[in-house]
Amino acid sequence: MGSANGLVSAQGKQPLFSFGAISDVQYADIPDGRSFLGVPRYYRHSILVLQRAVRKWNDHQKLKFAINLGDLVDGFCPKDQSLHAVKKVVGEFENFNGLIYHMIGNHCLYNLPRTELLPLLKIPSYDGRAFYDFSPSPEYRFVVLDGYDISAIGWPQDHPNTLDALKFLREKNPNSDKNSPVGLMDLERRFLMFNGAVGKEQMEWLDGILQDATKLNQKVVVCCHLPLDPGASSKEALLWNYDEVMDVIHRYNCVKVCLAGHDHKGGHSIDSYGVHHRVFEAALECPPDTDAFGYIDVYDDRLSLVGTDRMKSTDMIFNP
Ligand SMILES: Nc1ccn([C@@H]2O[C@H](COP(=O)(O)O)[C@@H](O)[C@H]2O)c(=O)n1
Ligand SMILES: O=P(O)(O)OC[C@H](O)CO
Repeated sequence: MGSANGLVSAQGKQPLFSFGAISDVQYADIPDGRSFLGVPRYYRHSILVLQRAVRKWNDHQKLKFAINLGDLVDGFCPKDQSLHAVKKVVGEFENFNGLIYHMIGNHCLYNLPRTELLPLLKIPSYDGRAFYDFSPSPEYRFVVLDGYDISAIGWPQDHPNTLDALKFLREKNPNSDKNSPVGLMDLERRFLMFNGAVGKEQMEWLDGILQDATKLNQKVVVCCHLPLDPGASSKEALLWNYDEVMDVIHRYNCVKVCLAGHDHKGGHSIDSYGVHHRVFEAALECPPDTDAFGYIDVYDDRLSLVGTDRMKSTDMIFNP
């Protein structure tokens, strides 16, 4: 486990670096509600969770950056308030004394098109795509995937990615409400409109990054709003082609941890190749005066998540 200030681990080693983490703030200036399954959602309180996270990250003083696993505003935000709400949440993140890396979630895309969203989130983009990588230290590479690359939400209606996604959903989900998993069996329950897929070009890009990281002897952390392992997530929350992405990842030995959001209850698994999957507990579902955020101490042999309150601390020790 990391120490209270993240400086020295139980093994007496200093982390290479540390970073803050939060997911699914899903802020909206609307009364509390519930998910489809009846789980309470606190749309106004979630921004207070974010404010407390930023305060704690700043107090820590040694965090190199912070990462937002997506869904910074909620789909129920009245559409005439979307821009204001996104700017308000981005503004709270920007009170952090360091770099923030955002990724997009389905709820962000319910509010704003990619053309407006990506510049606000400072996501480096070509052609509206929202995948990128960065290297906070020579030993590590972070890969941020765009899980809504092929998606029925967020692209213009006549965009080839929208058309591909709608065709895919017609083939995989016979329900008239494409967000309904009724009748879908087992892992097929992920074929829902609120999910998406990594497209061919992004897959090739990922392969190239992992080749390069292997050459440079870098360990890789893959981040995606949508979870990539059924052991860590509800079936309904998985990336449509999580299996294809994991096939690419498993061809290399450099990916040690995959981080995700979307499945609000959170989860942790270690897959059959020893890759850790940590899905973060949602800020949105924190009852008043409770929290869900954390920071991660990064070592050469592990990532140690030091969670606050509902975000469980997790030691992710790598396979040799
Ligand atoms: N088991 C489920 C989960 C969701 N839906 C549909 O998705 C919509 C969004 O779900 P939330 O959890 O964000 O409320 C919901 O309105 C349902 O249409 C579902 O059918 N079955
Ligand atoms: O964040 P939402 O509203 O898209 O909910 C996602 C579900 O929790 C996935 O099971």
